[in-house]
Amino acid sequence: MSFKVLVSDPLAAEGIAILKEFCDVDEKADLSEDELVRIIGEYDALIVRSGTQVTARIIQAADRMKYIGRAGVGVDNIDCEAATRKGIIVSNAPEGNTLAATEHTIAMMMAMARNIPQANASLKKGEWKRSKFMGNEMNGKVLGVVGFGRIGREVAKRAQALQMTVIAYDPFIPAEVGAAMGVEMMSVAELFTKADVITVHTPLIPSTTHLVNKESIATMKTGVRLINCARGGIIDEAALYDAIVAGKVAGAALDVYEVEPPTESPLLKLDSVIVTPHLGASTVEAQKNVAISVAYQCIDVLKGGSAKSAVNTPQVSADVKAKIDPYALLSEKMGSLAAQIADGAITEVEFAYLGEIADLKQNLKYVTRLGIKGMLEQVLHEPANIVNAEVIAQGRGITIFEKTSSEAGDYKSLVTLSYTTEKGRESISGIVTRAGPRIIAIGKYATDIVPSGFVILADHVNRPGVVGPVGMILGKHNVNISSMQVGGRNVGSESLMILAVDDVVSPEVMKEVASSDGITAAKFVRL
Ligand SMILES: NC(=O)c1ccc[n+]([C@@H]2O[C@H](COP(=O)([O-])OP(=O)(O)OC[C@H]3O[C@@H](n4cnc5c(N)ncnc54)[C@H](O)[C@@H]3O)[C@@H](O)[C@H]2O)c1
Ligand SMILES: O=C(O)[C@H](O)COP(=O)(O)O
Repeated sequence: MSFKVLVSDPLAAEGIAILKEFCDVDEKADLSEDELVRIIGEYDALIVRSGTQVTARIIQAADRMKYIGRAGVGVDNIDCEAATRKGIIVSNAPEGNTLAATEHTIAMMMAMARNIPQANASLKKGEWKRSKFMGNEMNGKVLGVVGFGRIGREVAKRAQALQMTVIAYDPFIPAEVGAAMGVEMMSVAELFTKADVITVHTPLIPSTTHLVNKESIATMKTGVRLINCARGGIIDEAALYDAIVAGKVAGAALDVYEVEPPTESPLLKLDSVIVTPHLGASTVEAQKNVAISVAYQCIDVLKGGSAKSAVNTPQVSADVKAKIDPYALLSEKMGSLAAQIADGAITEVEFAYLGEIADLKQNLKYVTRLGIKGMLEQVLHEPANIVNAEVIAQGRGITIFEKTSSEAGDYKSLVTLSYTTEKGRESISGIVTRAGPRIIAIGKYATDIVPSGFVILADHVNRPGVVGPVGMILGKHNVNISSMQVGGRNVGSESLMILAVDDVVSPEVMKEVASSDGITAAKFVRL
């Protein structure tokens, strides 16, 4: 069966061509939410730009969907939480349109400074009003950049080439990054008081919504100019309108709006406001870049892989992928084992990464997520995957902890998964050897289990005559034992028998094993 992809906003032909080599592609723009809800169930992937609102309703109906691709940066038109709950990977193309948006910002700044749109319209009307369109030079002016990410930094470089002094605010970027570029980083309050022109380049998130508002505009220089080529809503449009009418703000250059299209906005009626219809990313080059990027990511996901710019799965840096993959497998198997041997519902899980593995830091989130996935797969009907495992676990009241330490005792690296049920806390430990992952401890017992295939774990009293009858029972039922370990220290002590078997063992046979003399509990697990 071939995969079906819906492209619901205009996507560059280069991206469509790549998709068509691997899937059936339908290009259908301007669909309503109802239309999308009706047809979305047929598709394995959806590719959008900012035009399609991918709502929870649409996602809910997307039963085959594995991937939603955003051919651009902002994923605010996609209900990522709903996609995550449904296990759908969402990714974007974060770098493809950086320069397009940067150049648009500089173009808007210069156009605003020299009244180019207004002068253009006037001359085309047959007027010749040279004195009406007196402008300002940007040379020597102070540009305040709010949000010093990809676009903010590129804007800064170009403004410096125009001989502007650039200052910036970004709470997540160290001051040294700015200093290395000759940009002074400061608080947003200070930036607002110092800048002649302010340009915003943040995502629209709670901390940036109406970051530029009535109160902050009041602290700015009279005659300040504002630019928004990022997201509508970072600047409070009502406050901007009032401040322009009051003469506090000299002008604004807007590419994005609180409501798009902004046909009802009074800002469109003001001469000193210049506008474009969300064109920041609209260059041939940028559209080609983002289309190619999401097309390849889409194919990677449909082939069962991951998306390199996924926004709702933990990211693993390319340089550690080969190292981390065996630990991810180990974690998945340990999670699966924990769910199969736990007595009662698991309420808490802790993943402890000890020794060298602890150095992999944020990459470990991926290992943890797979551990949770392994655990949930044993108890859920709905599919758990790398995307939704954590939210499903949280929804089931499972608290997840991660711990790292450089100390791993006799091992270079050791992973311990501890889980809590109403009966108490138990743990499973594993390592990665040259031959692959091994489970080296279950609770108090030392083990050496290759985590794959079928295993019987039988708690028993370590005394003569216990192991043999278990072998007899399995033999009687045609179950072949491929390997066996018994972990117990002294005669008469509690011990764990680990039997790797070639086939699934039925519950009836397991009951027989469990009631065999000396066996106190027995579980069949699939790893
Ligand atoms: N107009 C367009 O067509 C167009 C095109 C591309 C991107 N964009 C938008 O431009 C914006 C920037 O894109 P980017 O690629 O540079 O993103 P980015 O993630 O590289 O940069 C965003 C920066 O904002 C910073 N930030 C987050 N919260 C902040 C806060 N409260 N105060 C100050 N800074 C904060 C982050 O630390 C980050 O450095 C996004 O909103 C994106 O959607 C618009
Ligand atoms: O976030 C983005 O990438 C921009 O807003 C561009 O949006 P577009 O792809 O719809 O032009």
